[in-house]
Amino acid sequence: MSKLNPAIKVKNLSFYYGTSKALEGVTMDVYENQVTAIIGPSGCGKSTFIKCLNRISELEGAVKVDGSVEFYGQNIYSSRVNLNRLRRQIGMVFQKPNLFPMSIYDNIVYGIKIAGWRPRAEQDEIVEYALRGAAIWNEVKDKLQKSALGLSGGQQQRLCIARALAVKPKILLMDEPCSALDPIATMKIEELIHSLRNELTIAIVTHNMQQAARVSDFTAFFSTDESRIGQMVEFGSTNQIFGNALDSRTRDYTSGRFG
Ligand SMILES: Nc1ncnc2c1ncn2[C@@H]1O[C@H](COP(=O)(O)OP(=O)(O)OP(=O)(O)O)[C@@H](O)[C@H]1O
Repeated sequence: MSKLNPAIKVKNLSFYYGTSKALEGVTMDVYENQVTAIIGPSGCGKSTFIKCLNRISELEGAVKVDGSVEFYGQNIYSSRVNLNRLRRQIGMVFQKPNLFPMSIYDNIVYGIKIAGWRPRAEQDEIVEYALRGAAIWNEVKDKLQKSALGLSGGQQQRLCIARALAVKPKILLMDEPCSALDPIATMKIEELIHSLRNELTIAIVTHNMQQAARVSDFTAFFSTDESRIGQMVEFGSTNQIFGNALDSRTRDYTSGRFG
């Protein structure tokens, strides 16, 4: 295996919603061009954690973060960080497709327009690049001006991925991207995750352990302690976490005895 390069280094990260602590002392790396799955029982802070990786968590209101998150060596919590730029470089796809009530084409160009004006020909190129990257080009190329909301749930989710890809992120965060999809649409997204890994780095929250085992290279198991505060229990290669976990809590969870 070639040397692993951390795209993100999380150090001793704690997170509070108001005065309520949701995460305690998380330290782990997210490796470049690898898929990292975040698994664990409901309420252990998986979504909170990945939302900390591009500071989307701050949109939740009065929150507080301790510790640091380095993105290629730069602490994203430094006051000098440009949040728009950060969120372009670290894109996100949510549980439910969140498209705008606009055409397929306009949904894709929305993000690139915010980043600056581009000539129409260049926009067309980016739209095709993004839709091909999200493996949906063939299905929509003849109806780019039709409403995005007329697509199936699985197509809408791939369009959300295309919209994220249009601004050429280095990292894609995915928060349970398949939880609203049927098995066939889920399989397509999983194939897409597999192929996207060549171009970018992915961190995915999933409730589905088979999915984590199928799509990821590394897995982090999160749980809560007796005071219900989320923590990272174990991080390792997906093979090790599912086949030879060191912590009994990880073994109990991955074998279905808990959670
Ligand atoms: N906006 C919020 N305000 C206050 N508390 C929140 C907020 N969002 C999440 N929490 C709390 O933070 C803790 C972690 O929630 P989070 O959604 O990150 O967990 P999760 O592991 O992703 O859960 P699930 O698997 O059910 O989606 C929970 O106790 C939750 O109630």
